[in-house]
Amino acid sequence: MNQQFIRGLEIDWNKIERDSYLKNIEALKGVEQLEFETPITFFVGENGSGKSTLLEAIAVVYGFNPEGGTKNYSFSTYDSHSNLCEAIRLSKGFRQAKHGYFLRAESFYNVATKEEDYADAGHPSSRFHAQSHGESFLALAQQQMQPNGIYILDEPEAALSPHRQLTLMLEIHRYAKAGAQFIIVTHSPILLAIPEAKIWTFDEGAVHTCAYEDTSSYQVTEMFVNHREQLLDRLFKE
Ligand SMILES: Nc1ncnc2c1ncn2[C@@H]1O[C@H](COP(=O)(O)OP(=O)(O)OP(=O)(O)O)[C@@H](O)[C@H]1O
Repeated sequence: MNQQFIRGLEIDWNKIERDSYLKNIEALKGVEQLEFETPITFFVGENGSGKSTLLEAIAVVYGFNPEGGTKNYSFSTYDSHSNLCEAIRLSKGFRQAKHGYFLRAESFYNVATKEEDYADAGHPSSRFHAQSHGESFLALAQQQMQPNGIYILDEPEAALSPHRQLTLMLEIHRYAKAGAQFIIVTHSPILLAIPEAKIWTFDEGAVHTCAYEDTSSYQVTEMFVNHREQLLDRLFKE
């Protein structure tokens, strides 16, 4: 039985205007429904294939601020989220998430600033701006994760060294085992390797599941690491 907080989604494309750019995103426009059966779901695919658009819409429909944070964050520094949230219906599970966080690499700076504004004597600031980008990003992820929470993460690897990606991978795996749910957009072959995760790729013009070894994140990295000299020879000759 599907025990996830967000068990799946449906998109009613009739609710999106005919000339919306959303209808031109090749992989996305074919999505009518998706099911999230496992505690960890990954969205992968080429730049511009629609992963963040779908992730953001899921987060907004679930009640998160489009720029990220917990459900209590309500600031807005720019209004750029798409109308996809108006067409998505989430199928929610019978369990209630005790905690949640929408983490986006691209607006982390704004969220870190807001975290200082929201701090008070009872909830002192973690002063993320006083740490390096990677240190603060991992610290935030570690502070926020709890068993029975839901975490929507957009490219959480962006600021992280390979070492810290391994740390994040272990944390995600640990909390997923303890009952948390993660939906993650990533290009990281390290994070993608988390056992038992389900991977949806936005490549080849349709959103479909794929094996770890079939992701381009894995294939390009594997080719580069194992055949670096031949690859560079070929690329620089072209
Ligand atoms: N406001 C907008 N107007 C027109 N097109 C847009 C707008 N916002 C996003 N797009 C387009 O929608 C497409 C999907 O963007 P999205 O950010 O979802 O891609 P992505 O798969 O997350 O890419 P990346 O891996 O680079 O983060 C892109 O081609 C982008 O240019």
